Amino acid sequence: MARHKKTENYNKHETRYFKERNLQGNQIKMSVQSNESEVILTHPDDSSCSTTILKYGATVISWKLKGDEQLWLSSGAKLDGSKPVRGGIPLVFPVFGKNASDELLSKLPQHGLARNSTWEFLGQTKSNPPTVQFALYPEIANQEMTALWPVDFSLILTVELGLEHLKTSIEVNNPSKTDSLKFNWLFHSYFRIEDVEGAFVSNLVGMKVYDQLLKETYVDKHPVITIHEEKDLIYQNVDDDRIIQIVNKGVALHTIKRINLPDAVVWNPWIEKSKSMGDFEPKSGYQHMICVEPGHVHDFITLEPGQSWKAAQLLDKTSIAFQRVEL
Ligand SMILES: O=P(O)(O)OC[C@H]1O[C@@H](O)[C@H](O)[C@@H](O)[C@@H]1O
Repeated sequence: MARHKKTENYNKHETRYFKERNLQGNQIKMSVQSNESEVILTHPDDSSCSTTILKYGATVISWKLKGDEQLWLSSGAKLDGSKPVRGGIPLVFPVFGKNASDELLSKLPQHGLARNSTWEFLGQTKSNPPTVQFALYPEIANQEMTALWPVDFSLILTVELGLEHLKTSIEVNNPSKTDSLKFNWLFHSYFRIEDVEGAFVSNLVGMKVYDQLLKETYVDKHPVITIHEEKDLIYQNVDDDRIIQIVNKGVALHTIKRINLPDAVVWNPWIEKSKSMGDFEPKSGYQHMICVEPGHVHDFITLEPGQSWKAAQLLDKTSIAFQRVEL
């Protein structure tokens, strides 16, 4: 039995169209299409703005603004539910990376179970900007993994497509009457860029960072982060008002805003790591992508029975912004 009320009746064997009406009541362009495996949102005021969400992992696999793809998706990504998607915006829950210390979380694979589970499509909640919701809870999550982590939880993901933004919001609820819920959350966003070596990530200067490759924590004093080798950096407790940007040739290509997400991972696998990932294609793809991943990963969030937690990632087109820093 679904725990979440669907906002529209939805027959999973049919493609269903949700139509917009203009002021005269005439039916106009459809903004949400759903089929068995994916949901596609198209902006009613500009059909060149769209996003596609795979029900497997509730993974955003495409986001187009004025027809330009914003996200990087491996050409070798599996979209058939056989493994998490390499690219787009996979969702990381309840654990970031591979946990070694927690009795239950350590049994889960790297990055948890949300990206390995097929989510329930709840329907459309707003017509403009088109907004949809997905849910995940133990009864429908990947059963091999819930057997390893027998914990009650309920997740609602909201995806909103603006004319100039994509907002992904998460609500985590602890429905248990007796047990607490301990978790990490992360939006593992893969951004598309023309040439990673010509780009930089801004506005993280002065932040404490854990370098996963060096296994060291330090304060990053670099004014910007450039990528000329493998990088795997976890910035911790980044000030709420820091707007992280991916800048290329003097233009802010991507702006990443975090709501209740204190951490940000910056990752590029570079040459050798890309070769070791079977689903990372083409192998030269590391030159055209960078992951900037807002999350809560440097420690765990704990929800007591009945409590909930909300956070969001907002991707938009803010012009270049260098923020003043007191070091
Ligand atoms: O190969 P996965 O499980 O999708 O992980 C990709 C990368 O995800 C990043 O978030 C981690 O910081 C990296 O350490 C990891 O390699």
